[in-house]
Amino acid sequence: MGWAILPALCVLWLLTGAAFVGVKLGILGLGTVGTGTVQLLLDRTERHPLLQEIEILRVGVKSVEKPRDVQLPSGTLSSDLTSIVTDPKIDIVVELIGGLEPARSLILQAIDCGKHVVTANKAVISRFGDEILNAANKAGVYVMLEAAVGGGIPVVQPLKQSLSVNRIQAVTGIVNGTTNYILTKMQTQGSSFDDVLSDAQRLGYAEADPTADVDGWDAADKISILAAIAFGGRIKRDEVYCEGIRQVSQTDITYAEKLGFTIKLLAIAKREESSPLAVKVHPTLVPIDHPLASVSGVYNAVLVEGEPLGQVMFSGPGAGAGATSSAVSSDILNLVARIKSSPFNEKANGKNAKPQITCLDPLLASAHQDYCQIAPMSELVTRFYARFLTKDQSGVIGKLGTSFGNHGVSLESVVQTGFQQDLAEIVVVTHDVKEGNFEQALKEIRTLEAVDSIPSLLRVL
Ligand SMILES: NC(=O)C1=CN([C@@H]2O[C@H](COP(=O)(O)OP(=O)(O)OC[C@H]3O[C@@H](n4cnc5c(N)ncnc54)[C@H](OP(=O)(O)O)[C@@H]3O)[C@@H](O)[C@H]2O)C=CC1
Ligand SMILES: N[C@@H](CC=O)C(=O)O
Ligand code: NA
Repeated sequence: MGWAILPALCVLWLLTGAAFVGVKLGILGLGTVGTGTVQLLLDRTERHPLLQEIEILRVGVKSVEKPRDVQLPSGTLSSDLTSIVTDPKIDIVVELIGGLEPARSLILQAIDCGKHVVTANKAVISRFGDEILNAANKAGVYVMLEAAVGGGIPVVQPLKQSLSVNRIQAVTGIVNGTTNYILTKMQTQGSSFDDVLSDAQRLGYAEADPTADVDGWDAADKISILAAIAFGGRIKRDEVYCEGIRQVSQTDITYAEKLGFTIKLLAIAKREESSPLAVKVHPTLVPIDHPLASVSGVYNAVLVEGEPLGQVMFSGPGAGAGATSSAVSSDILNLVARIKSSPFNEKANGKNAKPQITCLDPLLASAHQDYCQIAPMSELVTRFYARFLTKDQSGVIGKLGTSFGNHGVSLESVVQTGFQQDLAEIVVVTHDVKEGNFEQALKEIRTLEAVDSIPSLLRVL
């Protein structure tokens, strides 16, 4: 069996004559994910035996006095995070504090001190990935980030390794657990947005500032990271189009259902032949028979389309302590395995001797340097769902049709079922249309005397 190789490795280490004393971790953050990770690493029964090689040496927090759900030896906790990332005894820094600063500076300091880094922080990687990954390559260390996308779902490593020979055409994902949880509860239980958001916060799914979830920024961070890996070029985060779920109403959910769709916050990275990449996040009407339509609650899913493989979908819990700590710990274990199978640093001796990774594995490190060109939204082609409130007059539908027709927008369906006070409600689904043309048609429609307002505009997959 797989474990049989371990005694052989131990013999190898003994033969080198050096006394290896395990891999030492400095963990930054003991909140939802930090606590889950410490609990998992300490509860080793029936898990991989390499866990026994790990020692949690120090843990950095904001408040040392705060009561904790894990017991650690006294002196382990510290609020001096700089002293952790520069501690010569520490081999791997696990960054689980979140946010941009001090996370960015601490990661860079750790790399500068020759430490490998594991992080769950998509915000910092999507914005400062260039700086961080270049520094890591220069220092000969790894930055592992499986937990940063899709929580517990293995998706970063599979894209980097198992799917690396494929030409990727599209990556389409539900990558934010909080918003998928909110949309699912609104859909299945008719719950209110605010109540469900509090639930998601209580369950540890939401970011410290849940605006990042609700307004789509977290999903945009994640699709930037996935697109960079899938399409082999870095992504400028501020070029990613991002729309959240605040405008999704119970009315739209009901109309979508009647039309055979469910509403999901999708993160999409797609290349049409040799044109620039589309990278975007927006609420989307997904046909009920599409594989992503049935992904509900805190579950995430990432659908990858490539050549020659075709479609493959990864799905599982996308947030929460258990799922995320599984991804963080598997990155740690991956590094432990690599450290332990590396030759000892010949310059060190005695009890300070440590195995040293001498050459980075190109399937694990980030090799690409160039930026992907991102297509402007106005050039992209999609279907739209639009809900209009109009005066209850004859011929309104005809006027809408004419304005759409004037700009080359053809309609797949038009329904008028309801009224809001004395205004008629008309819902339109278009065929594929260039976003720029659709915008022009809307501009004309807004000038129509019969049109009161356009309460919602959503894209359709
Ligand atoms: N929650 C989830 O489901 C998932 C989270 N992530 C990512 O994991 C990371 C951590 O998230 P989560 O565990 O939910 O966050 P929490 O807010 O629960 O925990 C943050 C921890 O970091 C510590 N911390 C924060 N800022 C500082 C600082 N300036 N100095 C020292 N310590 C600090 C806090 O200390 P103290 O305890 O003293 O306040 C706390 O222990 C984030 O990057 C998040 O995006 C990724 C996937 C899923
Ligand atoms: N807030 C995030 C946590 C995981 O990345 C989410 O809800 O998905
Ligand atoms: Na993951």
